[in-house]
Amino acid sequence: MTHAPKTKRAPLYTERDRENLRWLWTRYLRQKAPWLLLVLGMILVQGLVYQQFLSMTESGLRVIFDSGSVGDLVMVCIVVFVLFAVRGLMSYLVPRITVWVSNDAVFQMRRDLIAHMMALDLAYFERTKSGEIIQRLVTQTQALGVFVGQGVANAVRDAVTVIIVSGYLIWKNPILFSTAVVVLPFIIWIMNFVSDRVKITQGEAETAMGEYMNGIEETVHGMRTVKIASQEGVETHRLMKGTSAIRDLMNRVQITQALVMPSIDLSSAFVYVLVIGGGGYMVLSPDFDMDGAGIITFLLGMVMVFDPARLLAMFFGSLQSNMVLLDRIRRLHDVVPSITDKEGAVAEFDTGGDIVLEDVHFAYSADQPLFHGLDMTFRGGQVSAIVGSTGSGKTTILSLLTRLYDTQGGRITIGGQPIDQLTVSALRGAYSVVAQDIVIFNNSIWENIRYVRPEASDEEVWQSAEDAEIADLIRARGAAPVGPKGAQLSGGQKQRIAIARAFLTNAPILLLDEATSALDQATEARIKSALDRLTRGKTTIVVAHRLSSIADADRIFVLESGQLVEEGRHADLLRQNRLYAQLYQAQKQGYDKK
Ligand SMILES: Nc1ncnc2c1ncn2[C@@H]1O[C@H](COP(=O)(O)OP(=O)(O)OP(=O)(O)O)[C@@H](O)[C@H]1O
Repeated sequence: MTHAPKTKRAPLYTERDRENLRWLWTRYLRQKAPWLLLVLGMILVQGLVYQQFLSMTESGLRVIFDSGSVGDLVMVCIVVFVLFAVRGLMSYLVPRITVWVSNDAVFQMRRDLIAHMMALDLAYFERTKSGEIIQRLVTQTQALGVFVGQGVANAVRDAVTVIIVSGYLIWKNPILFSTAVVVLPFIIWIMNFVSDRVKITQGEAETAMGEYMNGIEETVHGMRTVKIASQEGVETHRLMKGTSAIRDLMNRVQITQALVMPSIDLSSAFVYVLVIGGGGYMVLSPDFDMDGAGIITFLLGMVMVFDPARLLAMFFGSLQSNMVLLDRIRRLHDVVPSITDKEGAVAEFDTGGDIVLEDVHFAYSADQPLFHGLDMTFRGGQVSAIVGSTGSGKTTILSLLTRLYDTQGGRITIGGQPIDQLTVSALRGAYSVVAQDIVIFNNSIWENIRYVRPEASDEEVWQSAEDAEIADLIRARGAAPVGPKGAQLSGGQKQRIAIARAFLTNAPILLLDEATSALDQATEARIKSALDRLTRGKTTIVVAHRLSSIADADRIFVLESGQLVEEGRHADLLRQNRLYAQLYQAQKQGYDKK
């Protein structure tokens, strides 16, 4: 069980909380202000009904005690009934409106978060756990919506009841009422104590929940590895640890919140005793203008105040939890994407021009620089290959070309135009990419291919499938979905879907990152001739480990730890007898032995 350090304190209502509330109001609620005003009006009516009820009760009691007129008594009963019927109607209409307002706010909040998430840099997703993102988009927005729609509306109703009924009681008997106020400092102290604790623990609970969700995602996604490595026990333990941490934290939140009720019950008992004792004395004493009907009504009023006051106190406890949720949601909103269209970015450029890296600097993290002054030129319309040992930076070059990351120094140009002065969509639209990590959706193979160009005709999709040698599989499987993340397909089949997508996109620049690594040699040879057709007249950059597959490239670049160590044609590089020649010989021997 994790305990918050004793010194840690979360200040109540920080500047940030105020800003968050302002943000929530201006973005999602202000447009519904007329409806909220209507709700407020109805809540005021509800409060006034209570006040009128007290007043009518006092009159009714006097009728019984004093005049004894049955007719008057019936009249009082009818008015009381009508009053509560009005309150009942309001109790139906208020949640109808507030639930509609809050569900709409949740919808808009999710819509904004989804749009914002799409604009974020790839780097954000590589450092943020997916569980955290899911939590913000699913549970936190929902909980916040319920809080706004029901919690706040009920709290306003309770506050109005407390104010109106207390006002009435003060007007009736200020001395007696002031006895009730004696307990107020104690209640405020308890609420502060509880809110403070809840805020800290709720923050920890949300983090633990995010980690737990992430753990589930990782385990489910990696079930193949889990089973083969017989790690079910380890994974079970990991998830159980996550869920027991949540249990402990939620226990702490709820145990702390549970302090509220008994404290208020005790305070109310104290107040009732004071009111009965003090009020009774006032009735008995000739010095005060107080009768039996007055004291009974006063007690009734106190009962009517205490229940909403108690709920109001509970509300302040949950307010702190919801401040934490609001802050988490807002923080996702505050992440600023860096890879966006610059002002004046253009969409037109010479897609067939040379692609040039000039003095490029780049590091994924400050302590591990990868490129420091890399210069390369990929000739337009030619096939270039990048080779080098694993981790030398080959894939990173493709990521920089497509602006999945931005360079931290130097520049990259296509046809003389710096890529950061192009619109991101125009730049990315110029590439067909077959990447290492192929994303397959749980849909038919056909739909998976069409994903990259939904407007493509059926003939075009079939042609791409034929070119990538996957048409037979489409015919065999029909419209059957391929399982989550393409779980029902082999590595080679997934790769052929990716290649078919590249055929279908048919963009002017082709980036192939280990595009045929998962294929057997016969299939690779068949696809190679189709790929050759595809690359004709296009600028093609191939990343390959299997050097035999790029031997006929127009230019080969050899990378070593982020540095360009050799470049030239296959035959020239072999003649130079340096790193490339060594790698090639090593691979050749490996194949010859097989
Ligand atoms: N998203 C990332 N965040 C942090 N570091 C990364 C990230 N992607 C790659 N790296 C690191 O950057 C270096 C270059 O990686 P890159 O994927 O470009 O190599 P590669 O030459 O394509 O390797 P391989 O042949 O194994 O695919 C490696 O040291 C890798 O660990």
